[in-house]
Amino acid sequence: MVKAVVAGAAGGIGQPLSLLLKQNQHVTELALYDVVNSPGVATDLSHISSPAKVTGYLPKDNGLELALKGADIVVIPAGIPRKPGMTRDDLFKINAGIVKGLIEGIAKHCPKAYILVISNPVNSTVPIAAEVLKAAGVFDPKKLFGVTTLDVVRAETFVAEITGEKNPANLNIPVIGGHSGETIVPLFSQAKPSVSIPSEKLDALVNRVQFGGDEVVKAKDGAGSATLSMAYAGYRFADKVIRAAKGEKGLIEPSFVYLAGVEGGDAVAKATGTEFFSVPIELGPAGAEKAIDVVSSANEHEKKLLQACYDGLKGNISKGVEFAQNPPPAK
Ligand SMILES: NC(=O)c1ccc[n+]([C@@H]2O[C@H](COP(=O)([O-])OP(=O)(O)OC[C@H]3O[C@@H](n4cnc5c(N)ncnc54)[C@H](O)[C@@H]3O)[C@@H](O)[C@H]2O)c1
Ligand SMILES: O=C(O)C[C@H](O)C(=O)O
Repeated sequence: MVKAVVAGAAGGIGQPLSLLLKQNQHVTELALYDVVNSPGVATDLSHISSPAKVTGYLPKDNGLELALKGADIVVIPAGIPRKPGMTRDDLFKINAGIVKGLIEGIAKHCPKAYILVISNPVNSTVPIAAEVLKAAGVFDPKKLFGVTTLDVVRAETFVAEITGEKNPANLNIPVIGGHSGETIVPLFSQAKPSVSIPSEKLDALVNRVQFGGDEVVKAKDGAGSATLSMAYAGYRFADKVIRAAKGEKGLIEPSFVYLAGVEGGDAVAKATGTEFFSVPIELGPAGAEKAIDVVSSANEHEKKLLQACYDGLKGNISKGVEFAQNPPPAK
């Protein structure tokens, strides 16, 4: 029995992500929450002949509480997306408050659920979530994940275009750090199976992984950012969390976590000097069972990229913590 909740379920990511969760054979209940249109999306999905019972909720009539009660996993793609010319940090003003409100609901109604934060800027929204959970006395760092899987998916795809690998998903490439621009650091030297990137193509490849989001924002020309590839990536991560909860072993995926609360995280925090960081995480029934230190074995080129990552990331993290600890007065 698994109850999954999507918060922001009527959106560009929320709808295809909910569709993917609806076809997951482990999911027995799927609750869709949004400030608009979620009952319609739920009714539509409810006609699909898979096990999950689908329900849709709006904020009225205690909708958030009803959606969250009894949840095992909550995936959050709620919030506004970028338009051309915007950075992810430009979304902070609106999305920080949205994520804070949803996490307050989770702290109250399903504090033991795995929480997967997709809403940008992930580098700040995850620290906000941690602070809200801490203030409510229910923070379990093993269960809070910033979803950075899209960066991994992009790295697999873009590397395969260069190496000729027929199925990009066969590649395993750690992409670590945060989820914006230079805070995204692909470690091609640690790809499995190993990959050979011609040196004249390396800088452009790194840049494409770091700024892949901009490629989509530009192509969508004002109509938003990545939604379908994000739904795929968010589902890939959620499915692994669910399978690990069911006892499947050997499931590893990078995710942005609070290092001090995860086994192995202290070594990573010592190397990075940051409280939160995305590294490959071994998943298990408790959630993030182990953080794998791939930072120490980065090569010289990757170490330079990591330096730029740390600088950007620290500012993003403290911005989130500050917002959660001293929220601006409600208008
Ligand atoms: N982590 C990543 O890799 C990644 C990738 C792509 C997009 N994103 C982010 O995901 C977010 C959503 O993107 P999108 O394209 O789906 O946007 P969208 O505008 O299409 O959908 C967002 C949905 O959130 C809903 N919403 C707003 N406030 C809410 C609240 N308080 N409670 C519940 N729902 C609420 C909206 O009604 C809307 O349906 C953006 O912040 C975007 O930047 C993250
Ligand atoms: O680029 C964005 O704003 C959305 C997302 O973070 C992405 O990487 O595609």
